[in-house]
Amino acid sequence: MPSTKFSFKDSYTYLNGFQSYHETEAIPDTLPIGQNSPQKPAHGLYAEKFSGTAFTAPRHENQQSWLYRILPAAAHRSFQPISSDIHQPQKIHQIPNQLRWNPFSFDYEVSWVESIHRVSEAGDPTMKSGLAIYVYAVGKDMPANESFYSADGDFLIVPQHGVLDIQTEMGKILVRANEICVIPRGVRYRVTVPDGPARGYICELYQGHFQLPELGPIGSNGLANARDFQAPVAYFDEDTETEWRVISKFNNGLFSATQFHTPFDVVGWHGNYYPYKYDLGRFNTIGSISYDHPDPSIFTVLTGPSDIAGTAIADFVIFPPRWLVQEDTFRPPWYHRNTMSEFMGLISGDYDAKTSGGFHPAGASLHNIMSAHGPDAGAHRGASEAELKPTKVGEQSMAFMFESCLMLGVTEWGLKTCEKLQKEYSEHSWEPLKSHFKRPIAYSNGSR
Ligand SMILES: O=C(O)Cc1cc(O)ccc1O
Ligand SMILES: [Fe+2]
Repeated sequence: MPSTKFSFKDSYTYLNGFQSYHETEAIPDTLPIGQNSPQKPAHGLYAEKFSGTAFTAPRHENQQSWLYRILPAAAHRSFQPISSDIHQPQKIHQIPNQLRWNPFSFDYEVSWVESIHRVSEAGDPTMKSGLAIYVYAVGKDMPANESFYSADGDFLIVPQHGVLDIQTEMGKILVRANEICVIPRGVRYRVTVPDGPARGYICELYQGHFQLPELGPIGSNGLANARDFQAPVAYFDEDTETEWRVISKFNNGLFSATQFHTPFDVVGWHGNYYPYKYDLGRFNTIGSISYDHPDPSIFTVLTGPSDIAGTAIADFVIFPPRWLVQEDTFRPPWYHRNTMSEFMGLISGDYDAKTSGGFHPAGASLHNIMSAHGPDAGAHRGASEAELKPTKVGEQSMAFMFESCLMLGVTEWGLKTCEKLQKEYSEHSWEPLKSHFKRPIAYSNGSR
């Protein structure tokens, strides 16, 4: 069971801060002083600019880093398309039904790249618009000399089981269940699974980058605090002989290029475009201490904004362990219909809106635009009759939601191939709800 409270350190070293400007060098005096591109960078390195936003993006949105490396990323042969059963265009189905999936299976046979199955999508990576949602189930380390990057978007990785040891160009990150990590567009990395099979979810943001949500009247601290986001320190290998493969995810297809040096040769870097991790156990959960159930936006960890203020392409929202104290209140989520789409997953434990079974760790649900949903009959019964004393919910559990303003389509894999879609989710959840309506006498049939 993952720890849902504060957390532990792992053996790697990190730099703390969200969107901070970091500097890190694995050998002293690697980074140039007072300039970015000297005629001869230190130690015989090459300088390389790595842009995560347009050069001309406004200063407060601009994201880039400078990498000082043994050989530039450009030193590779041409990319050739490679065929993949899963990384290819898929028919996308837009469905108004409430959908729910049984836990996705482990797969002991595949490494990272072939472990990533697209379940849901809206938009188009060629237009840098929208997002995709994947589940991964990985059983093996990536081959020794293989690296991967996505040109399509930023990967927000939400492990549900196991450990991912991720060597990136900018350093090493270890990420476990109940932690998340973001690998921005373009960062090359290699994933190994030191603790055996791993499984989880990914939201790929085709447009923009994840940000911390505004805090408004909450004030200057709370929810996910900036200092708890951790970027890797520079780490490099020296290898200018071995044959390496760089796999590119480009418009949801795969391409492979050969090069004769490691991609992990960055001796130092500085900037604000880098991969990072965050431990969900550090989330400062805020809620109602009087009455009523607040909107789940109060649990937003990261938001990937659209061009419309307050409206996300992807919000990443969690439902951590918390105290419920509201008086005269139906405490679970209300019944609702939403102009946003809600894709949910469960990392561990259970979820207070679903007590009749069916929403399990490693499973998922999708309530699309205006698809009506809410507590199932069991949860409704329990919550309407419960004594309203202070109660801790979600002890040892962690549910999450990717919430999007876009209509989320479901892939053939999600609908059929994975064989996890539940047949009677809606019938089981909401058909058993009974009417409790009692017509007041003054309004009895015939009198009005
Ligand atoms: O549908 C869900 O379970 C997610 C959700 C949770 C909540 O507390 C309020 C609204 C909402 O959509
Ligand atoms: Fe909802």
